[in-house]
Amino acid sequence: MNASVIELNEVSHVYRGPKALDSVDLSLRAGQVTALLGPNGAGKTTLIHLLLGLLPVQSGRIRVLGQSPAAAARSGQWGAMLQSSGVQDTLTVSELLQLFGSLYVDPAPARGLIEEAGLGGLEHRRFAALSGGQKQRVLFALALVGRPRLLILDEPTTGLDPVARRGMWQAIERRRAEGLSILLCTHYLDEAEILADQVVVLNKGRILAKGSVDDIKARMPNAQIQAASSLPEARIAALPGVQRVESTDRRWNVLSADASATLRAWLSADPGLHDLDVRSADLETAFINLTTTQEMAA
Ligand SMILES: Nc1ncnc2c1ncn2[C@@H]1O[C@H](COP(=O)(O)OP(=O)(O)OP(=O)(O)O)[C@@H](O)[C@H]1O
Repeated sequence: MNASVIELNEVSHVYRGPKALDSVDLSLRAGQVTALLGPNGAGKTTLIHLLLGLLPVQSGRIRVLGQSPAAAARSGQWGAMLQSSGVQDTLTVSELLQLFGSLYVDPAPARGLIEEAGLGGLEHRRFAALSGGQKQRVLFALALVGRPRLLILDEPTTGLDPVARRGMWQAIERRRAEGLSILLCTHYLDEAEILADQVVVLNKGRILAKGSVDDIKARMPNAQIQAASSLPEARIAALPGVQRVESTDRRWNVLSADASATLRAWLSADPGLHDLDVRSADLETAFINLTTTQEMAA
């Protein structure tokens, strides 16, 4: 059950100039949702294209479902929803499902997929005449036609309205509950926080952090403290646990790895501290802190 469905060892990739991927080691466990997060240009698409055999492996080793990417692609055991679809857009939703289904020995029934992807009533609409969000849902259904063991989703909810987005999340959760392994590439941190068993943060071709959402948060500031204080920035930055200080309109915004220690020291240095607000840092805050800290160190 916990076997790896994807293994990368020391994988690097260069187009021109700096490495798009730099010594990436990664293991994705079966039956889990792994979220791949990273800012623009982090290397997420490059990594996905390597997994799917769309780019040649230049250095390092990649196994997808225990095989080379090319062999895994031939076996038809994964389904992928990519950002650029390349589907024949003069065909209707039903025709596309039929066409993709014809590539597999035992395709999933189109009716169930239409229902799962919320495409009821659109079966006879040409792909070109669908809205952006409806197209996304068709691509999701097409990725599932071959009853894949591994599903790769590249920004699946981009362009979806909030209701459709929640529908997609539910579909992903149902599929995971059935044992499907899912690699979810997303810019939406709330999506990773809700869906992912494992989170991998990529930046400038390198893995910055990996672990459960809780692991990532535990390594990151545990609290965001806002308060009005007469202390100068340098004094606040030097308080115990403080990782980052920003000034907002009237208050300081502080990320801390140890909120109690920060607050005790801050109050004793400035008994006049007021307008206090302490909240736990969410994944988005942790992520911004991680990626910008690395940029500052670079
Ligand atoms: N075909 C290409 N030729 C040259 N450089 C490329 C090519 N594709 C990607 N790159 C570069 O490789 C790096 C990683 O790009 P990649 O598309 O993998 O990032 P990404 O994380 O998917 O970004 P985004 O979130 O914007 O889609 C970037 O610096 C990008 O400019």
